[in-house]
Amino acid sequence: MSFLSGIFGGADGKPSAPPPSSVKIHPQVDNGYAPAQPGFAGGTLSCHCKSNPVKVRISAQSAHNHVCGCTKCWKPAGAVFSQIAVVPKEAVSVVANGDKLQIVNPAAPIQRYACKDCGVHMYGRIENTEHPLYGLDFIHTELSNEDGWSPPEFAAFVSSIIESGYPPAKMDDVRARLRELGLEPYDALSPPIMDLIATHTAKKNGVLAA
Ligand SMILES: N[C@@H](CCC(=O)N[C@@H](CSCO)C(=O)NCC(=O)O)C(=O)O
Ligand SMILES: [Zn+2]
Ligand SMILES: [Zn+2]
Repeated sequence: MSFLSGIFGGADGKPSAPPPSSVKIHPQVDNGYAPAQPGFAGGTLSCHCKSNPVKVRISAQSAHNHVCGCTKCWKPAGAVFSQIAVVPKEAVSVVANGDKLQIVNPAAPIQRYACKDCGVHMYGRIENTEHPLYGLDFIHTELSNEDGWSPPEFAAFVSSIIESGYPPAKMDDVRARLRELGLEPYDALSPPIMDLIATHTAKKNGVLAA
């Protein structure tokens, strides 16, 4: 993907890179990121294997793209955050070397299908039909060569990077850098997604307000 930023406008109106920083988040956002391309309708994700890569075709634009600090989502080597988005599960199909996929943790709410050889997570699926996000698969758009995916919109589970060994004393710097990159930091998912989840629970419990 190119790194022309949707949020950093130069004096001449052309996109420019964000100010450099020693705080690294993820290679797809550290130098800015491109806006979504209108009409973009998906692409093909490939794992990192040099031979016989797993390929997954996504036939939809991504939604709710975000960087995630949790310990469960796949991160490229050296990255502090993952970058992850959702698409309808019907838009996901394994098109090559699917025999190399295995579920990382069958007990987790999101069953992440990873390549046995390189460890890259190709998609995460929710099988529990009662789960608030059932029907959505989790994908890493950076695994595609196509430009046009929806850009990251926020940072989720920021405090969780401490669980992976990030120094707690540097969290103010991380949150400041995320804001500088236009990625509002949250310690759960974004407010609209948290509202969606709570609405689902209220409905299930019969207490949803009109
Ligand atoms: N502190 C924990 C948080 C893990 C967590 O709850 N992750 C979320 C978001 S992943 C996509 O943004 C989640 O829904 N997890 C469900 C699952 O992983 O199956 C940690 O860091 O581990
Ligand atoms: Zn692989
Ligand atoms: Zn996560």
